[in-house]
Amino acid sequence: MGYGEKENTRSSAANNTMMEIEASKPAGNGLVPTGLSPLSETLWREKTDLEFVGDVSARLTWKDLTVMVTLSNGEPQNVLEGLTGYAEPGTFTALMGPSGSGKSTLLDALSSRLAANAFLSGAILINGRKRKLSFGTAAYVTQDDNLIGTLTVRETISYSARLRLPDKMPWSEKRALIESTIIEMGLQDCADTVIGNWHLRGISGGEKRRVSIALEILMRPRLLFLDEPTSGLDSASAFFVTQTLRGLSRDGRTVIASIHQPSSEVFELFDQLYLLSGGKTVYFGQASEAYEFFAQAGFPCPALRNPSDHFLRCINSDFDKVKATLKGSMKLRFEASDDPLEKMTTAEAIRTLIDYYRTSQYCYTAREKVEEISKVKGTVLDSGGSQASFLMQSFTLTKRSFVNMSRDFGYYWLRLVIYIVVTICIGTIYLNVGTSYTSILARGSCASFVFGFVTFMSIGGFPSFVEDMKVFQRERLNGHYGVTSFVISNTLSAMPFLILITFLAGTICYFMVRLHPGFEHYIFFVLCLYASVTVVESLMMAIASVVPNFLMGIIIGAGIQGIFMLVSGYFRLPNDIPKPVWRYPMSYISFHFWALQGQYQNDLRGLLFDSQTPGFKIPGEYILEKIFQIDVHRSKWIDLSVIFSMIVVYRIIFLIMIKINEDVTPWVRGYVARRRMQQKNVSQNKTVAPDGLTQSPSLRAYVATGTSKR
Ligand SMILES: Nc1ncnc2c1ncn2[C@@H]1O[C@H](COP(=O)(O)OP(=O)(O)OP(=O)(O)O)[C@@H](O)[C@H]1O
Repeated sequence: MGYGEKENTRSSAANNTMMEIEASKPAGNGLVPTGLSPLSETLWREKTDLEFVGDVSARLTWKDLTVMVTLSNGEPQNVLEGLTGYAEPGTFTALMGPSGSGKSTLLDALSSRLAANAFLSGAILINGRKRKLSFGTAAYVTQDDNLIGTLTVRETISYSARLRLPDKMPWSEKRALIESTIIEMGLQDCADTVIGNWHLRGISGGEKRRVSIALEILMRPRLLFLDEPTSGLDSASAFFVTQTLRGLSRDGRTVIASIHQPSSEVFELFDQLYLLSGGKTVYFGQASEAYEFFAQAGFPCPALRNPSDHFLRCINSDFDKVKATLKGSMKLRFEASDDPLEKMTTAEAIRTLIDYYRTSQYCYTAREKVEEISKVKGTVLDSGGSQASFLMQSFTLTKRSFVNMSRDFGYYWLRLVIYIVVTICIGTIYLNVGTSYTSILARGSCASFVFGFVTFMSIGGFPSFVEDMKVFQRERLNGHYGVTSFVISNTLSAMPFLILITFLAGTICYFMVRLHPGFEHYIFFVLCLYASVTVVESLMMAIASVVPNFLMGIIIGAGIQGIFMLVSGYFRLPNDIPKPVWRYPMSYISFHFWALQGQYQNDLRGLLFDSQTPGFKIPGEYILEKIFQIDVHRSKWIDLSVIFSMIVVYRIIFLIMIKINEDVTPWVRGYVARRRMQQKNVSQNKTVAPDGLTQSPSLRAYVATGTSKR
């Protein structure tokens, strides 16, 4: 399998874009990590499959870019309209605009992450070429900092380095790269502090942002997208982050970030400014010239006002609503002011600015520059995702997950305590259950409680697992590793904890209740408990892949287990369970059913119980067959192996669900959305192309006659 064909992420979005990745040759510009030995540098270049003969910089252009989304009622809506711009290596481009103006959508479009219901038209070129962008080629820092709370900053970056850097690169060199990244992001002071989670005080919000950025710049991506990297930071942290991004761009990278309400110091750090309002370009050009542009358009920035505040004030139509609300009380002030914005609505100001920009020298220059850059063609770049082997990825993920589980009190330790407490309670209630006539029912209910409720408690790990899934999704989208490595690592890392919990709890219960004596019976009981708890974990994992919300996940998981318990053969005897649906197939799908079948045999077979007739003993086999309606011809070990195979099945379901979510669902949703839009447009006598965009009238006949041809 070639480097580019690795199990790299392809998100929903990739299906909708026409993007191509590409790089031109020539001149090293900081994309190869600095400080590597000649061997490592050669390895790096070999593994990345790039021709580092020279320039590997990314020149990004977008021309007449339009993004249309279909809303839930089937209505199409333009989110971006005819945007044209470019981003060059060595520059830092800031996207600014009011909330909802389309900044994130533009970043998503450029990085091939558009939602499935979004359709893109126009041309996005990297180094003059079109091709589908696979994740990992460009790094994307999202708004949320999904990090593992129990790891320190240094550990977080180290694990990420091991997950992605080539196996053959010596550790000393990986460490040098990690340390240089820590220094680059100014994280030295908090390098050994934990990130922090709900019960662990960790680094600040600004530091978390910097860690998220550090993780993406570790591989020295040629293109770096950031969605609001400074949101929620104080002015000093925002300045630091922006300064760092500017520094990164100076290494030859192309950096594009959306920024909300920057301070004047931060604004001065931008090279290029892309101002958006309602999905349209208000201004694109050098940030330093925006002041002049607004003045020329008739909206000069008043003295003593922060220019970026002024620009956003001019293009935020929400001010119209604010003005309308305040109209009565603020009337005098509005009338007395010389500010043009007080004499017209913001909607009018936006229209004026957009029209002015379209006919201005700025727009003309931008279009000329886009044409010029687009003409320079380079070689096609492969994905820049992980360069580590599958084994290295699986090993590193297992280790990282194990460390996290061992440090997070809420993951397994809390459950261990609860399990011990609950099993001591069970042991006390069924203490030395014996072989009296009433113990028959007691043994049955004890097994039912252990395999019903005690395994049910495993659901408590779901919130921690949802957090893991968030980290997984972020890393997966950036091409850090594949789904299979994640599933293997999660299974292996959880194993020691589950063994510890179930063996401790099982041992307490077994010896206090004094279930069937004998080592084989003891081992079966704890193995059955282990298998059942692991099935619940695997089931919850499969649920998390479909329902990422932890409250919904817990409710669904609890509901499924409740149904499983009902058909386990305890609450209704197996032969009495209604045959269609509940007996076949539900009881056979329920792991509780197999656990009880196995444990009843394990506990009762070979024992003699008192009867109500003095001197007459009831053999365990009779009870199994006649009272509990157990199939005594099937070995209890077969029951156990069915539970173990359920673990494998649920893990495979998890893997398939993720693959479906990534590959099939977006395609289906996109297809359905396109169909709905086509139907809507046909009914309105308009024609829509397969990419969802209205085409020229000459094509109307095609759709009207039912053909899908463009
Ligand atoms: N997939 C989608 N489906 C429906 N509407 C969408 C979709 N993507 C974006 N939009 C809409 O497009 C508009 C622009 O959204 P976007 O998130 O790009 O804005 P933004 O400028 O990044 O906002 P903010 O600064 O608040 O994050 C919003 O009104 C949003 O609701």
